[in-house]
Amino acid sequence: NVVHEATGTGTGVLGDTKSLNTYAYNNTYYLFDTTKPMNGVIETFDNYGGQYSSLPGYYVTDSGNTFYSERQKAAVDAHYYAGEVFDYYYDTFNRVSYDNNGSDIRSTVHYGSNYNNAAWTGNQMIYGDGDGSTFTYLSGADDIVAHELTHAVTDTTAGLIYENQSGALNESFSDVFGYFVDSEDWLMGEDVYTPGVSGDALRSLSNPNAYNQPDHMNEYQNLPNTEAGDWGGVHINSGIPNKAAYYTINSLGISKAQQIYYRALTVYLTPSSNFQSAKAALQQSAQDLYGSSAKSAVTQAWSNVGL
Ligand SMILES: O=C(O)[C@H](CCc1ccccc1)CC1(C(=O)N[C@@H](Cc2c[nH]c3ccccc23)C(=O)O)CCCC1
Ligand SMILES: [Ca+2]
Ligand SMILES: [Zn+2]
Repeated sequence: NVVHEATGTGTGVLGDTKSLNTYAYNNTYYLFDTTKPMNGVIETFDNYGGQYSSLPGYYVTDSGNTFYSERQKAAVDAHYYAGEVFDYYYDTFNRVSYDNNGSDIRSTVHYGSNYNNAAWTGNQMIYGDGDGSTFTYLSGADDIVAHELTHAVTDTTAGLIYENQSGALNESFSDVFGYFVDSEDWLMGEDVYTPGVSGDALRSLSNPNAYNQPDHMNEYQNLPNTEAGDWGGVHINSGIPNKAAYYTINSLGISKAQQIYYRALTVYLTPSSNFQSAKAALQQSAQDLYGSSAKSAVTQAWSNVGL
């Protein structure tokens, strides 16, 4: 049984055709991408809503290397976009996988039952199907895939504690790198959110208020550090650093902003960093990389949001 790399094709969640890095073994093809450096593989699973197994579930395979079925759409995009995010971090920052050590990137689709969410579990990505009204298959949005994989980057670098201000920063960095990967709009999750409604999204970096997020410190929501309180509102208060990122990107441009954000995340931020120390980390990163004019752009961005 010859074992070797192959190139397949698939239909994504939005009906688009894309080529896939697959692996041929025993006369079938696996969503198993071995083309990346340092032997890190990108592998995609289906756990059938947990009916037959917990995580990760079963490899997604196809005997013809043609992943065109309805059920395969979520896996096609989870696999393809994981590869796209790997390439983004490698090409932009020379980072090899989320831990810069070539770790395998594992995704499971069809997680749960009509599950309107996605997550980085600490070991892998999981994607729900959505209920078809609030969401469709969540792996169909490259900004969501980038958001989840950036949680893994954050966990292996700054380690921002997932509660209160450090948690809102954790959230914001995932949204901001989601923007850097999907920079055609300022929206998060728009490709899979409310499939029956066009133009809306889960969040907006340019206008957090549009989706009930604060965009200024005077709107900071003091919520309980409980699951019901979204751990102190990490998905709510992220609107404030998200808006600061919007201002920073508008004044410096994406190519400088992404290097400043990456340097802050990997060099200066720590698990307990709060908004004030994030401003300082970004100011310092801007100064280090591009000098005082870049630093003052960061200063202005954060003062616009009340910091
Ligand atoms: O990665 C994250 O921060 C979110 C992870 C949520 C989660 C946490 C712990 C266990 C399971 C799931 C998932 C995403 C998120 O922002 N979820 C928000 C918004 C949301 C999505 N689906 C929902 C359903 C109900 C309520 C809120 C939501 C949340 O969980 O708050 C990120 C991009 C898209 C989905
Ligand atoms: Ca987007
Ligand atoms: Zn998140």
